[in-house]
Amino acid sequence: MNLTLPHKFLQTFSKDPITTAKINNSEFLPYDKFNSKKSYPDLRIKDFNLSIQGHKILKNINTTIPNQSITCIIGPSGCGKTTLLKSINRLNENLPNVKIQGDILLDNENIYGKNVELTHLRKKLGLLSQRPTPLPMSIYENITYGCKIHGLKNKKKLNVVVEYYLKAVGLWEEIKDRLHTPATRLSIGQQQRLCLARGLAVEPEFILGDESTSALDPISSGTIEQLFLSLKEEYGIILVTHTLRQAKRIADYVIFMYMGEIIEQGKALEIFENPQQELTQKYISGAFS
Ligand SMILES: Nc1ncnc2c1ncn2[C@@H]1O[C@H](COP(=O)(O)OP(=O)(O)OP(=O)(O)O)[C@@H](O)[C@H]1O
Repeated sequence: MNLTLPHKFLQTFSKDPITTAKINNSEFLPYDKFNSKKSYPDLRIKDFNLSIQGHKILKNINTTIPNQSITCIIGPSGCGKTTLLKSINRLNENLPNVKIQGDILLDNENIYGKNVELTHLRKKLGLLSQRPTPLPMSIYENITYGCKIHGLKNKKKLNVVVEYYLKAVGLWEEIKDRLHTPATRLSIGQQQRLCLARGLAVEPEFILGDESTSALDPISSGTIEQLFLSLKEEYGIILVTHTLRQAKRIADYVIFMYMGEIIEQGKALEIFENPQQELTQKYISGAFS
């Protein structure tokens, strides 16, 4: 049975005839959703505040982050970039004396809603940390771990998923002969690409990157940047970055933060070339960092 591939992503990465044939064959389809139209929900943050021990860390954050684009969160050290990113993945709520107010909406559902299951939420919002965090298991198991949690058990389908996403991050040719060796034996750059593949394998809506290239050598960092540029066809990408040059290279949208507040946000070209706020102008011109 021939199926029309709904995702540009699939079309982009399924150039290999064997993979394409496998994916076009329903027996091998990793997920039912490969056979349905993918939606691209925006992420909306409304009146969001976070304080720790009475200390206001995020103040009245309001923004809409579009899907199918790269949004970079920039600002000086300590301004709340990482706290905001972690809030999107509900990673702050168990900190001692934390108080959170406001809504973060994905698919019109408040991710802080009472009935939201964290496993389900984190499937939609994949986090790529600063340093690669491979699980202490094989390369193959790193990719299949999340899929199994989300109910994919069929070995043939898992094989397709592993090959497919390792190809998507450009790792397949490098490591296809050692899929069952420990992931920790990969180079740091390879580990980061593996972690990206692991996140993609559960088909998130957004990829959240916290300085995801800062621990990498320039070549690996460039590879990850290129991947983000390809992946934005199919995912929303939100990146915290210290590197203005990186934001200029890849951002479609920019959020500039200072002392827990959003000072200015908008299209990257406009923010970089014609910032409206004095603080933004100073930060972008390098007057402070
Ligand atoms: N667990 C915590 N307990 C207390 N204060 C915290 C905690 N986590 C973050 N903060 C404080 O919140 C503020 C924002 O920190 P955050 O890490 O979000 O900033 P950032 O902009 O990502 O900084 P950097 O660029 O240096 O990584 C800082 O003043 C930090 O000290």
